Amino acid sequence: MAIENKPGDEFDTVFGQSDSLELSSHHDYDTAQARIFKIIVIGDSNVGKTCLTYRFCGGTFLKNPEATIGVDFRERTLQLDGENIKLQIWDTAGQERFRKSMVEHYYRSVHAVIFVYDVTSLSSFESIPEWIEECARHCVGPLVPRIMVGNKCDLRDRREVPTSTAQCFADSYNFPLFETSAKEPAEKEHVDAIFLTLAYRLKSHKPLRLKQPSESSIRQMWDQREQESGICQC
Ligand SMILES: Nc1nc2c(ncn2[C@@H]2O[C@H](COP(=O)(O)OP(=O)(O)OP(=O)(O)O)[C@@H](O)[C@H]2O)c(=O)[nH]1
Repeated sequence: MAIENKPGDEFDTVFGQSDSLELSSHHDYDTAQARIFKIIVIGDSNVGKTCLTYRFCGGTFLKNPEATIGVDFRERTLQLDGENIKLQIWDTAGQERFRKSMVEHYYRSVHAVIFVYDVTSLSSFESIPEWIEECARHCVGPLVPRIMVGNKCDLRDRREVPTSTAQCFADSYNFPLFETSAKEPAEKEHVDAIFLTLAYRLKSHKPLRLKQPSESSIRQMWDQREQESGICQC
C-alpha cells in the first residue's frame, strides 16, 4: 500500500504538544480497529536504530543491544484525535551481511522511512545518500514521508556532525531533521515527538489502491531518483 502524499508537503512537528497527547502501549487500545502503518528505520550499523525504536515502543533505554540480524519488529498504538493508529516499526540491520536476504521485505508496502545517523560519526552521516539511493532503488521516493534523525546528542564532546550541516542536507531533500538521544531520559519526549510527527503525517493521508506501476510512472520514479541524487545522465 502506498500513501497519497505530495513531494514538498510540510510536516507539522508535534514538539511541545506531546504532553497533551494520549500515548500508551498497544494493549490499552482496541488494536483490531487501529489503522496500521509500517515505518522502517534505516542507517549505518551502530547509529542507535534499535535503541531509538526501543525508547519509543518500550519507554526505556535498551542497555547492551545486540547487532540487529535481518529485522526486529516493534509496535506501538497511539490514540490521535480519537483514532487508534498502530505504528509497526521495522528496525532494520545496519550491517550489510545481516541485511541481504531481507531488503526486499523492508521496503515492501512501506508507509514512512526514518533515516538515522550518529552525530558523533561523520561517516554515518555521509552514508545517508546511499540509504536514500537504496530506498529509491526499491521505489520508495518522495511520495513516501521520510525524516532524518541525528542520534546520540548526549555525547556533546564527541560531535562530528554540526546541526547546520545536517540541516542544510535535510533541506536539500525536504526532509524534516530531528536531533535527539535514545539514551538521555530527558529526550524521551523528543523521541516520542519524532514518531508522533510521522504518525500525524500518515494519519492525514488516505491510502492509495495498490496497482502495478506503469512504464511512465517507473520512468518518473527514475527521474525523481536522479534529481534526488544529483546524478546527471547527459
Ligand atoms: N551515548 C549514546 N549511545 C547510544 C545511543 N543510542 C544508542 N547508543 C549505543 O550505540 C550502540 C549501538 O546501538 P544500536 O541501537 O544497537 O544501533 P543500531 O543502529 O541498531 O545497530 P545495528 O543493529 O548494527 O544496525 C549501543 O552500544 C548503544 O548503547 C544514544 O542516544 N547515546
